[in-house]
Amino acid sequence: MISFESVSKIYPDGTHAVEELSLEIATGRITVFVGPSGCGKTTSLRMINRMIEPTHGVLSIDGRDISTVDAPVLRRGIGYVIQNAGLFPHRTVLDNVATVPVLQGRSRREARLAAAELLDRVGLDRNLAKRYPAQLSGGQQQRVGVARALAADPPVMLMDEPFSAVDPVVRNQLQDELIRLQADLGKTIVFVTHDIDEAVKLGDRIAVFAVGGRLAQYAEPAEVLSRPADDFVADFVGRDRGYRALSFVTGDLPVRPEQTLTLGAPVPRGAGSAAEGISADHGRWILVVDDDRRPRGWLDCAAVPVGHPVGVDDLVLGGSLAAPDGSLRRALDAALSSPSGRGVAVDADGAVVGTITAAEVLTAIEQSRGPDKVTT
Ligand SMILES: Nc1ncnc2c1ncn2[C@@H]1O[C@H](COP(=O)(O)OP(=O)(O)OP(=O)(O)O)[C@@H](O)[C@H]1O
Repeated sequence: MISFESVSKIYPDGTHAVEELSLEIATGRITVFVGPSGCGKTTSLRMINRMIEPTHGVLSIDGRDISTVDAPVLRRGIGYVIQNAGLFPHRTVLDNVATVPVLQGRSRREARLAAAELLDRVGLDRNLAKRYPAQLSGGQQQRVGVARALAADPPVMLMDEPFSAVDPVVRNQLQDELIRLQADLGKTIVFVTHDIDEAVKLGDRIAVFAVGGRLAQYAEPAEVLSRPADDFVADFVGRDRGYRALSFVTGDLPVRPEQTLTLGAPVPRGAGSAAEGISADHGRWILVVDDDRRPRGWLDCAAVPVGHPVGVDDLVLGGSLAAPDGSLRRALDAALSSPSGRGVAVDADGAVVGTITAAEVLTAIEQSRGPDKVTT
């Protein structure tokens, strides 16, 4: 556990960057520091590895006051990842990752072997190992940055806006991979971002900082969204927090059985759905599945003749064809982004269970609100 006890940082010019910060960071979890620019997130993060010394207060790791530990010794157990990766420009990808283990006394050969494995782990093609950082995309550089921080196998990882400089699609992938890595490795990760969506997605707990280095709220993401501690947090979290909070609300989705057509089969006469609550426009779409009943796409029956063998090129992919994780936000999104107006629910093997319309998800949302309802 990392513990801040009444920690303050006043810079020599008098700036109060962090004010009396007290918080405990759980081992093996992802804790996110989030807040607007200049509110002391980076300063707080860097006090954990003593890149910045506190003015007052005590910071300890597993009960040991870190001011009593030599900074280089302390840093051996703490990986550090920053925006734009901060890679050594004149070293290859592989040597960037192998640097710290070599400094720690491992042979170059051994360190390079371990580095190659780490590249796999962070989803980087080994063919890139001999390139230099400038020959990589921003997302690839960030992956190298993460691999490099993991190379010394530190129990703690500090990550300062590591994904801010990449485009939203790559950013999403990097976030997913971090969650996957964390599930595998169980590191204690402290992650700084100014993006509340990123904080909510990654954090087991999130600390919302206000200007002046004040900790405004420290709680699980669902609680920050549903019960902001004060007006500052409510404002920072934003207007559509009610919708975002749906990510954490799961409910029994009343899915309806859906008629399906197997890929390659001829389109039958009268295909489509005439079920209650489905408009004629939506009813002309039929769900096409593969031999294992996994959804492949939607077929517009009005666009193909009866008897036509359905092929992949005939299909329209809706955002609905993702495995639902049970969150009502995913279900609503699936229904809204499907050409048929129906989101597809699948089982653990990815086979179709049934479908649900946006109106039905809204009913499920209403039912799930109960006394703990999300205020907007
Ligand atoms: N070396 C320094 N000397 C004086 N003031 C500093 C120094 N470093 C940071 N500050 C100030 O301390 C405050 C907190 O900065 P910090 O970088 O910790 O914030 P942050 O929340 O990480 O911001 P950002 O999201 O913009 O990186 C800011 O007002 C900043 O200007």
